[in-house]
Amino acid sequence: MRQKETLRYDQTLFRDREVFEFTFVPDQLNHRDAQIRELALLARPAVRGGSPRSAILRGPPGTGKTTTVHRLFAEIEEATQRIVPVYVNCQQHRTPFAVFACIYEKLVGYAPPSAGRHLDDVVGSITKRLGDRNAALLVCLDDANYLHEARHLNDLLYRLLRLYESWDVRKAGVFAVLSDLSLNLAAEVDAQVRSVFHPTEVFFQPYAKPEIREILEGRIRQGLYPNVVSQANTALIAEIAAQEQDVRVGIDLVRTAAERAESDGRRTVTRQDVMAASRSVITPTLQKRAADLKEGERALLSRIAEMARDTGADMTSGAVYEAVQGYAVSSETTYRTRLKRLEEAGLIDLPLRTDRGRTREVLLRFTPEQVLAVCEPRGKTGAA
Ligand SMILES: Nc1ncnc2c1ncn2[C@@H]1O[C@H](COP(=O)(O)OP(=O)(O)OP(=O)(O)O)[C@@H](O)[C@H]1O
Repeated sequence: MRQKETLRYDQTLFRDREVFEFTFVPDQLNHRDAQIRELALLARPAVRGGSPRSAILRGPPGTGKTTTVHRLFAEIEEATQRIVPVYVNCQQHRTPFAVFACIYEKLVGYAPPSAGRHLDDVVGSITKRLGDRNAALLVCLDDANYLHEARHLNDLLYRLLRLYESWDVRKAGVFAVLSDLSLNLAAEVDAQVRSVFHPTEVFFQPYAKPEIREILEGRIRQGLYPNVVSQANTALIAEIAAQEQDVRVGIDLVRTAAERAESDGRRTVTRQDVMAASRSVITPTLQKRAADLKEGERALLSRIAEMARDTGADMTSGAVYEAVQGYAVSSETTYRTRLKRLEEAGLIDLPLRTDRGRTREVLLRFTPEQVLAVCEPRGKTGAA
């Protein structure tokens, strides 16, 4: 037994890789109690023979919307037969037929034959089974904006929410998940749908840094062997993810950094693993951050990227200053201000080098090539 454990540990840093898959639903879903409670209250009338109410779950990416629904649906399935919860990923299922096929599959156990099958037949089979079971339907439309963009949302909601009118079954409820903060679904649908679609808005705020750290610690405990990621590196990952306002970024970073250490045959994740992972994981963010920079700041960033690309070595802030003097900055004060600004924008890291007094290193959070691609060097135009 002992030998087997040692062998496993030698082969991999991962105790359980699934813990890093996005379909993984943690037992401990911390910080989302209020949302789960609110959604459970909306579903509850169906347990007593009424109709589940609808909701719009809204929040930026990586705020736990999907996971919260999965957790609630698992609890509903355990607790009652009177609600049939069905999760549908609308990025994959963008038509009413595709969505109803998911519902059919959940109820029947296999997908409906698509060839030659009319949507009304599928809906008919679904309502018959719901009627036989005397159960209500609760459908989660994750990423519902895809249905909206494909102009199918209205038709789908109409069929789902007015099921009860043409068939002798209880009503259905819809939980529509949206990461688009501005899309007003309730206003986009036709009057016929609006009269039956009164969703409660349930908000998911981005996690704060301590919350992200706690979630990451839980994930690391479950997915990796002990001591693979130090507390300091967990804190660094939490910090990067908090800047992204997306816990998923943190989870991806842990996995990517551990895979990097593993492929090098090491047993622990280093700070360099984290930084390398951070460079490979995030790019749309880089674009957005670079776009927000002022001209002079972008010129400095671009020069730092050129140096990193050309030297490939660690750079101190003093060495960078020497290289940019009179080029991207006119004075040391301007240089320090811009460097700080690049750090605040999450583009560089300025760790203190303990072996060299108060010297700071300048580390890019992205690859030099990525940075140069979005910065386009502008010569001396950035000089102060
Ligand atoms: N409170 C939490 N506890 C543990 N893990 C969490 C928590 N919240 C989110 N996660 C994890 O973070 C990742 C992203 O969460 P999720 O997919 O639920 O976010 P989302 O808001 O639906 O994002 P998107 O809008 O991009 O689909 C998942 O791996 C999920 O398991």
